[in-house]
Formats: sequence, structure tokens, C-alpha cells
Amino acid sequence: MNEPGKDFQFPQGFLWGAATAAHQIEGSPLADGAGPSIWTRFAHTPGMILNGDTGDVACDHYRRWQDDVALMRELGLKAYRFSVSWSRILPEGTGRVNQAGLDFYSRLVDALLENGIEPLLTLYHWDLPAALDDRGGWLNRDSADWFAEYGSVLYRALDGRVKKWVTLNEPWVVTDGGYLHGALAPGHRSRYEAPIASHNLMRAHGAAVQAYRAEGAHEIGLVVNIEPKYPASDSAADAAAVDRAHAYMNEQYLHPALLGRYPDRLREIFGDAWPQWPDADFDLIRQPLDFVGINYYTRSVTRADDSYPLNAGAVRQPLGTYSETGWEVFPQGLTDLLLWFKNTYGDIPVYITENGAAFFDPPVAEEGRIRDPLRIDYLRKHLRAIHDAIEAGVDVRGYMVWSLLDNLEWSLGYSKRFGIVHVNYDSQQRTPKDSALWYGRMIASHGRHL
Ligand SMILES: CO[C@H](O)c1c[n+]2c([nH]1)[C@H](O)[C@@H](O)[C@H](O)[C@H]2CO
Repeated sequence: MNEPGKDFQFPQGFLWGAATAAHQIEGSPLADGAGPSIWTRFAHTPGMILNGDTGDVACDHYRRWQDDVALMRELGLKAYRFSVSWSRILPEGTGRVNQAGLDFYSRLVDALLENGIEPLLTLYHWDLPAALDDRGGWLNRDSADWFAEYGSVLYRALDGRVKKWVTLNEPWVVTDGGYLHGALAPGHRSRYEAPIASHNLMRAHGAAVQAYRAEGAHEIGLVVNIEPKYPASDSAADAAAVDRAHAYMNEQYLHPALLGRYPDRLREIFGDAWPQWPDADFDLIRQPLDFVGINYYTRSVTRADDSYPLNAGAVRQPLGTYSETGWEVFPQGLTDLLLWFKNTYGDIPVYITENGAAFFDPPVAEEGRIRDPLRIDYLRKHLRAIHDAIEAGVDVRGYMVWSLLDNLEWSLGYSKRFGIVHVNYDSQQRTPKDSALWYGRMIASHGRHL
């Protein structure tokens, strides 16, 4: 447990880094031959993003990437998780390669390596080429081939320099937000489309891993957002609600990827909207993985309700501490989740590929400081929770704080700040917050003085 003054020993080689995503930081979405993504289109659809914010400029990382790599080095990061914009590489989604797009990421990777920072590359962080959405997007079974083709273009260009690859970031959010509830691009609302999109995403994951095994020589994995579900009461109804919520978020993607089957509850949840899948699909989806990335933010105390389609919902905790996004700060949930993962799927290496929180950060003080003690407390407690899981035998190999920079929080626009580095969106000035300086000291001591 977390005895005060305990000397925390993280495993040798534990990878300390930070994470971002292309659409959230790059800006210049159509520069140098890039094609539009569904988020370029979604953002320019009135009413879809708070305050009419768009990713047209964001953190201007597409132009400021060299300064941002220098900043990562100054902070002492050892790794950087980023995503590639598919439509910069393949403007129509398939076929013609845009060399300028490839060159951007090739230069970024070289700069990271020159500065002793290991790149972790995510192929897909939600920004599907608009041209593929016009062909049905994730509802089209051809999406698996499209994605494998895209992956192969990047493997050939970057493998050897990039040694840790991620196929998908959070297929749950892509499906739940983009196809069931409609809050995220492409903004569909259909309980019939959601399972189809979800299944094709996992087929695409499997196809991209298969393509990597033919082309690449290093590591590839899947990133999921999972969240421990705790019953709001000891009633049978709440226990059943927990089972449904757990199957829908936590098992829906890990089961097919690692066990080659869906949890039974999904048929109960979706009813007549749950198709009969071909057995061969699970042979494609279930590919040996070198690691799984877990994005952890919060827990959910869950009760039965009449919400759609789960009939299960989260209950706010009166004594809980909440971040600006309304997520409870609950570090113990990360320990519980990691133990569940190991007990359910075995000793697969794990990276915490996202963990962080949005808090109201004060403006830049006169001396250029930004005091964000709540974020430091959040990060410290979650790193201690990871350490507890490691001591209990979970093979956690690294931690990527979300996020390096304040950035575009999807449909919430720029209203939420997750960065350990503040971004002034008018001047594009970067200011490391106290949490960035703290995290750098943490990395330098390898977590010893957590
Ligand atoms: C529902 O929470 C998810 O685990 C989650 C949280 N987050 C994410 N996924 C995404 O991967 C990031 O792009 C978001 O910016 C980040 C913060 O919202």
C-alpha cells in the first residue's frame, strides 16, 4: 500500500511519457495535400462542437512540432504517444499516397529519436478520412482492408524507427459516440449501426495486426478505454446493471481481441440489433498482441435505470472528488482494473496509454508559473495505484499522461484543459504547468519520490 515516504521502485525500463492525438493538436487539417477527415467535416457542421470550435488551428503542432519536441526533451519525457492523421497519408483513404504527409511524420519520428524520446504511434485516433465515410465508413466491411492498406503504408515508411504501434484508440468511444449516441463524428444515432461499426473496427484491428506481422519487426497492440463498474447497492437489479455496463464497455473489445468471442450480455443489450457474426471474423480479430494499452480516467458506481440501451447508469458520489469533465477521481479503480485485466486475460504486457484530468487551471502567474496542484495530486495517486498493481504482479510497462498539451477536447472544443503544458490558443505560447515540472522530476527519479 501507499505508506508515506515509501520508496517506490518502478520496473527497470518502465516507459514514462505523454500522449496526444493528431486532430486534437495538429491544426492545418488540409495542408500539403491532406484530405478532410470526418472531424474536419463534423467541426464545420454547425452545432456539433461547443462554441463552434474546430481543429483548423488547434495547437498548431503541424507547424510547431520542432519546438514541441524540444519541450518534451526539456521536460525529460522518455516516450511520446501520438496518432497519425490517416487522411494526411491517404487523402482519399486508399490508393494515392500523399508523400508530404508521410514526410511530416517521418521528420517528427526522427526528431523524437534524436532527442532520446521513444515514439508510440497510434494508427487511428478517431479521424477517419471523409472519403471513406462517403463509402460507408466503419459500416462497410471493406473498412478492414482499407485500414490494413493504410497501416502497411506507414509500416513500410516508419517501422524500425517506430517500435511500438497501436492499431485503434478506444473502439468503444468511436462506436458509442460516433454511431450509437451521435455526440462524436460521424454523428450517427443507431443501435443497429453501432454493433456493425464496432465489429468492423475490430476486424480492421485484426487485419492491421496481420499486415504488421508481414511487414513489421517490432511491437503492436490495441488501446482500450476501460472503467471499473461498482454496484450502487447490493440489489440484484444493480448487480445485473453492473454486468451489462461491464460487458458493454470493458469486455466488448478485449474479449474478441484476446479471447476470440463477444461477451454473451451484448446480445441481451442489443437484442434484435445484434447480428450473427461469421465465425471466420473472430479468427481475423483475434491476433497475438505484444501489449494492450489501457486508458483510465475514472470509475462508475452503477445502478439499474431506464437509460438506452444499457438500462444502467452512473451514480454521482456525494463525497466524491470530480474533475472538470464530471469524472470522479478514483485511483483505486485503476488498481482494481489492472488486477481484473490480468486475472481475465493473463500476463499480457500493459501500458497505461492515457491517464489524466481536466481541472480549472489558474491563468499564467506573473512569474510565469501555472499552479495545478489538483492535477499533481491526481497523477501522483494514479501512479501509486499503478505501483500497487505492479507489486501485485501486473506487468505494467509504462505510463503516458494525457495530455502533453492542452488541446481540442472533441465536441467540448477547447473548454477543457488536460495538458501538463498550458497552451495560449491566441499566441500559441506553451507554458509548462507545475504538473509538468513535477512529472519531469518524477521521471528523473524513476518514480522513487512519488
Ligand atoms: C471516456 O474517457 C475515455 O477514456 C477517454 C478520455 N480521453 C480519451 N478517451 C481520448 O483518447 C482522448 O482523445 C481524449 O482527449 C481524452 C480526454 O477526454
